[in-house]
Amino acid sequence: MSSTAKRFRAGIVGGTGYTGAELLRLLVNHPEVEIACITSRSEDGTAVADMFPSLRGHLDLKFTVPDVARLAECDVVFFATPHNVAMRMMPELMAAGVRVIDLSADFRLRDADVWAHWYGETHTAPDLLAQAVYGLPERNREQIRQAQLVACPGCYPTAIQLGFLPLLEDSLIDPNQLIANAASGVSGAGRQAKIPMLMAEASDNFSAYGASGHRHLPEIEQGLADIANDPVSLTFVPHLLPMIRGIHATLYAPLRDPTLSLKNIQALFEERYADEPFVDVMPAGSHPQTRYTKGANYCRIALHRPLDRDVIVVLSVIDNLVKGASGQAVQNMNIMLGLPERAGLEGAALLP
Ligand SMILES: NC(=O)C1=CN([C@@H]2O[C@H](COP(=O)(O)OP(=O)(O)OC[C@H]3O[C@@H](n4cnc5c(N)ncnc54)[C@H](OP(=O)(O)O)[C@@H]3O)[C@@H](O)[C@H]2O)C=CC1
Ligand SMILES: CC(=O)N[C@@H](CCC(=O)OP(=O)(O)O)C(=O)O
Repeated sequence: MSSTAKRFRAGIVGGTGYTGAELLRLLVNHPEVEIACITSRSEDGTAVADMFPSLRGHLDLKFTVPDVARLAECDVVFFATPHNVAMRMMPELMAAGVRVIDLSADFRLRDADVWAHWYGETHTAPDLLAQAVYGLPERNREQIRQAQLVACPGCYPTAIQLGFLPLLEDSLIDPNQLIANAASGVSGAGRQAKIPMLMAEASDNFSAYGASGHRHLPEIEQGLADIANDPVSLTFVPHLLPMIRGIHATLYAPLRDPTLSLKNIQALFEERYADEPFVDVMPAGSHPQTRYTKGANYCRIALHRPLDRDVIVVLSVIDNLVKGASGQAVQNMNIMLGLPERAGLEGAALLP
C-alpha cells in the first residue's frame, strides 16, 4: 500500500453496495484522491478488505456508521445510497462547504412534485434542488466545474441521453416520436436480496419490466428537453438481461430531413464527441457490445439507417456501474476538483 499523501480526501456513504464498491475499486487507483471515510450501518467496524478481498493490499480502512461531523472533514462526499438518504444528510455537509456527489435520484429532477410522484415520498430538501447540477459532463461540464452539489444521472438515462444528444442539439429528429428500448444487467438493481434477481429467476431468461412507466422516464425526458430546448416525448421500455454488468440501449427516431445521409449524421456525431474523453463513436453500421465497456468509463455508440428508411437507429452501450454510476461520479469529481478528467479512469474494458 502506498503511503504517499494525496491531495484530496473523499468520503463514501453506502460503501457496501455495488456502486459504493465500484467507487472503492476506482478510487484506490486515483492519483490525487484518498478514501478517508467509508460508511455502512450493517458493517460498522469491519475492515473493507475483509468484506471485499479483491481490495486486499489496496485499502486499509474500516467501515464506520454514517457520521456527518466525520464526513465534513472530507473535500468531497459521495452518496452511494438508496433514494431519500442523501437529501436528509447533505444539507449539513453543504453548509460545512463539502462538495457532494449524489449517485441516487434525490437531486436529478428539478421539480419536487414530480419527484414525489415517481418516488412515492415527499422531498425533504426542495430548496437545494435548484443548486444541484445534473452530472452529465458531455452536456454540463462548465456548470459541474462550479458546482457544490452534483446529481449523477441514472444508468439508463446516461446511455439514452448520450445516444440522442447530437441529434437533438441539431434538431435532426422529431422530439415527439422518440423510442428507447434498453436492457440492463442485474447489478443495476443493487446488492440486495430480491427474488427476481435470484440466479434461478434472472438467468436463462429475458423480460421487459416497467413498460407502463419507469421512474427514469421523467429524468430522461427532462434531460432530453434541456438538450432539445423543447419538450420531448419518449417511449421507454427497460428490460432485465441475464448478465451482471452492462446496459444496451437501442434508440429510434424519425429524421426530419430524409435526404440526410448516414454519412452526414456519422460526421456530426464524430465532431460532437471528438473532444469527449469517454464517448466513442464507432464506425457507422457497427454493433457495440456491452463487454466493450465492461469495467471502463466509456459509452460506445454506433449509428444505423436501416434500409435507408427515414429513421435513425442509435446503439449505445455502457457499464451501468461505471459510466452509468461510479465512473461518471469520479469523472464529475475530477471536474469539480480541477483534476484531469481521466484521472483514475484510464482503464480499458475487460476482455472477454
Ligand atoms: N446499481 C446501479 O447500476 C446504479 C445505481 N444507482 C443508484 O446509486 C445508489 C446506490 O445503488 P447501489 O449501490 O446499487 O445500492 P445498494 O443497495 O447495492 O447499496 C446501498 C448502500 O447504501 C447503504 N445504505 C442503505 N440505506 C442507508 C441509509 N438509510 N443511510 C446510510 N446508508 C444507507 C447500504 O449500506 P448499509 O445498509 O450497511 O448502511 C449500502 O452500502 C442508488 O440510489 C441507486 O439508485 C445509480 C446508477 C446505477
Ligand atoms: C436492473 C434494474 O433494476 N435497474 C434499476 C435502475 C438502476 C439505476 O440506475 O437507477 P437509479 O439510480 O435511478 O436507482 C431499475 O430499473 O430500477
